[in-house]
Amino acid sequence: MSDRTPVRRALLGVYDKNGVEELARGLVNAGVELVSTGATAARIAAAGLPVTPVEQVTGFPETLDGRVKTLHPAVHAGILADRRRPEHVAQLDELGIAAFDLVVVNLYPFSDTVASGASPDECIEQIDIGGPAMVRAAAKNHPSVAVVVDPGRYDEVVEAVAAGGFTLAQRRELAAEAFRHTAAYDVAVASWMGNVLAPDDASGFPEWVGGSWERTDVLRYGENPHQGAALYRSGQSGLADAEQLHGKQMSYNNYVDTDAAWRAAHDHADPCVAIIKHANPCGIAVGADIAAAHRKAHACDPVSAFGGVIAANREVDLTLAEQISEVFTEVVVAPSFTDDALGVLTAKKNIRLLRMPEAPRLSVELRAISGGLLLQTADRIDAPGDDPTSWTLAAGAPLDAAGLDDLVFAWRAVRAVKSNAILLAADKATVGVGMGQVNRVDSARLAVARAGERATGSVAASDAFFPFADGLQVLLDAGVRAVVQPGGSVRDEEVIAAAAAAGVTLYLTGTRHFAH
Ligand SMILES: NC(=O)c1ncn([C@@H]2O[C@H](COP(=O)(O)O)[C@@H](O)[C@H]2O)c1NC=O
Repeated sequence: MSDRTPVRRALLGVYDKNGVEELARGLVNAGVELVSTGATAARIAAAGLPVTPVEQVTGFPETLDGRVKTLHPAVHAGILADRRRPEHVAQLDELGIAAFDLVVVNLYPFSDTVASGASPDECIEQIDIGGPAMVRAAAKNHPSVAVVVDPGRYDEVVEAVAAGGFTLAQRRELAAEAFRHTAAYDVAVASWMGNVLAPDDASGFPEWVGGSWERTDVLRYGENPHQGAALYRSGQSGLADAEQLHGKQMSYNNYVDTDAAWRAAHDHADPCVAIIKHANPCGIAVGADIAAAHRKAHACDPVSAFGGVIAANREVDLTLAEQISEVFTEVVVAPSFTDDALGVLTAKKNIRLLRMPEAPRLSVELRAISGGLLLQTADRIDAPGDDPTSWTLAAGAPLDAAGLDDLVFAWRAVRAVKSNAILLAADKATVGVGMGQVNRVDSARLAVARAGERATGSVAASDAFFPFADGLQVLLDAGVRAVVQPGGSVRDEEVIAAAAAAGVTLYLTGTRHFAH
């Protein structure tokens, strides 16, 4: 037996009026009686279609500048009567209220109004009250009523009505979508109230954080094959919105590494390439052009670059595409690709190509911990201590312009490395990276070992202060010519003395860039 419920009477009240005439025409052609709010009704009537204004149903004029239109028992009892219960049907009869079988509503554009920089009063006026009330009522009563909040579904609606109504499964799906819609709407309103209208204290962090993420993909697996995983997008522009131009589906680890690569490549203004494995760089470099940057980045650690993720902060051209095609690469993310570059790269079946025109602009970072969530302002590379003119020369002679450029590159690159991070660079390219060790001496040893002969004459950056002189001593013994580090250790004097004794330039930034 079919569980379709016929649609005889529909209530339409939409802010976004795109497609509403076509919807109304389809419904009228299927014999559906339409009831509608002010401007929606005017639009339908102007298309020459029969429509009953909601005022005629409520017996009450739209009032208070539209703040009260549909908030009336004749509307809400018509939506909320459970037609499976004879007593509900009888009560509607007694009251002379006709039931609705279909409710089509979309809400005032609150978030767009906030984003436009409108005044608090204008934003408040765009908090829809009657719309969510109808949507929630219809979604609750989905055994009897179908609710539609997405104009993209209008064709489906006309089809379902012509087929004899919506199935229970369809009404359940529409109800779930409707509650997601009002929940996300309320999160936006509550967040704005907490953050903008009534910030609770001087901490800058809201007392409550609500989230709204939409699933855009179910991934093959998570970090490991026995883990399930899916991708959700927040609605704010970022890597989750990148356009995949080619290749297999992105994996969980691909997303993590690509996010790290994308950020690392955008920490430099000149053409830059970052090659990432396990969220750590195996090479970052800037060059005269993007292909040159890649050659230098790849040369840092060609062994580790195998199977890496590559981010470029400029368009991928033919030369770069040819270079990349020689190395097994999981993902390439870039603002764009030339046609001939795409021709070369798409010849590789498995390489994933992502187009991401925008640079990262994260302002807050969230991290889940068991039972909670940590929020912090994003670590940017624009702190006062990131400006080399603010650095303190603590030991040795000031660097010449080229040497200082290298040291600034190393400082900007080291924040892409998981702590404890030591990074050696020459000619604005990493030559040795020591990452993720639980003491700074081992990170220094790793960076020096990876650099090999290239350590001599290179410059070094440390993401945080040297707690003892031992880590720095590893770099001095390897022949680095300059070091930049935050400073701030209780043993700074010991550390500075070691650099001075070796005749090596040491700058202090006063800013730290831990990455865990
Ligand atoms: N006040 C009410 O009773 C009310 N009922 C419906 N609305 C909204 O008014 C809009 C439709 O109105 P119109 O057809 O006049 O453009 C829809 O976005 C709907 O969600 C209302 N507006 C705000 O709360």
